[in-house]
Amino acid sequence: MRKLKDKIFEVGAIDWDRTLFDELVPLPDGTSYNSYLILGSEKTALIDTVEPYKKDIFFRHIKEVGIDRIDYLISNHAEQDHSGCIPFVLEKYPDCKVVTNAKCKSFLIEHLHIPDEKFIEIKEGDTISLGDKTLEFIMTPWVHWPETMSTYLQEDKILFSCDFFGSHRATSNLFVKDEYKVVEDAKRYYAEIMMPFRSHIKRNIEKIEKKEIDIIAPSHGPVYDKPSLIIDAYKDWISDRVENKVLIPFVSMHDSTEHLVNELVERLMNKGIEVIPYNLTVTDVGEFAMALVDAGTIVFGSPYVLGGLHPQCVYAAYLANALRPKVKFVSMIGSFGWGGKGVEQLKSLISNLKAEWIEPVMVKGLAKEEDFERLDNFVEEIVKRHESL
Ligand SMILES: Cc1cc2nc3c(=O)[nH]c(=O)nc-3n(C[C@H](O)[C@H](O)[C@H](O)COP(=O)(O)O)c2cc1C
Repeated sequence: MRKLKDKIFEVGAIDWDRTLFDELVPLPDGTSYNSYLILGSEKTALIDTVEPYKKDIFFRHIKEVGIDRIDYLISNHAEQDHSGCIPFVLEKYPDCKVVTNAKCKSFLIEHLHIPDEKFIEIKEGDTISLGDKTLEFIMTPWVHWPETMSTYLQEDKILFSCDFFGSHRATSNLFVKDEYKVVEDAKRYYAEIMMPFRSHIKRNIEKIEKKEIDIIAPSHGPVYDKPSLIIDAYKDWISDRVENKVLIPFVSMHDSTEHLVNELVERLMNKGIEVIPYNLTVTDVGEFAMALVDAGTIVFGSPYVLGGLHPQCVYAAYLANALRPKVKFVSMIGSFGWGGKGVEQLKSLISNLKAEWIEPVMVKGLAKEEDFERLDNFVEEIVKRHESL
């Protein structure tokens, strides 16, 4: 159990060993499921819970606080890493009520089979009194799901923001210690699950900024005692600004595409453009997602395989399309033996991206002198377009 402030405790669980989230994103540094217990003069409230497989340590932490009742369980978000232990809390504390909005309530009924009579339904701006402490509910949809909300503890000026502003890291430090590291973690987290919802995030930030906030306590990763650190970082990520940076997610079976990629990397570097190649057979997709947050250009690299793109490139294109980064330019380079429809396939895979298309450089077999001339022109085109950034 970790003390956040007088009468406010973090009772969740640190997951030191978890290596994958959503069966999709690698967790190089583990994660935590934060749950907060607030002791008011009259009532006690718990904000969110933990992954069900962490229930023993969660209940141990609650016991360490030394309470004999929980009156309200605030559910900010129905996803199981936060809601999964609600049924166990209700079993242990039968008088406890689950406090949440109508949409989250319906999700919890569907996902966890929590009975209707266990809920107190609230809406935007409603409050619940714990005696000397007051909880106010702020709807913050799409950070992460449509039902997600934040809870503001008025007297202590703490925003319990759930996934909003969260980061994946297992650490015993309750508060941010290494600012650079936490912002990097949070950027990766934003990229993986929030990036497609930039306009919603903008509205949510405007909403929470109307409150005076001393502390932001998210449901994953460290607590911010300097809220501007993460709010300013989010404002930059959701802005239209992109960097003079080119990402090259690529795959190559017999090195012909890789040779072209290496030549492209050298040429872009010589022009002073930041460039990051991602060999898709070994790439951590979280790293790629994070770089998408502010990249100016993506150049996909793929050979033709069975008439189209290599499946690893299909995956990268699908992912980039789903994450909807604010990238401004997109293209492709690669090698082929006789012909195929890889370029057309790529175009159809990235239809969500509002990016200008740059004419690709596809070469037959291993690149020759005239192919490198085309590559030079390709680089000039990128340089020219990046001047407008
Ligand atoms: C399994 C397999 C399927 C292929 N299918 C095609 C194809 O449909 N069209 C084509 O033009 N080349 C095809 N090729 C040839 C490769 O695209 C060509 O050898 C290319 O130069 C490989 O580039 P890389 O060295 O970057 O992997 C295929 C090669 C392999 C191994």
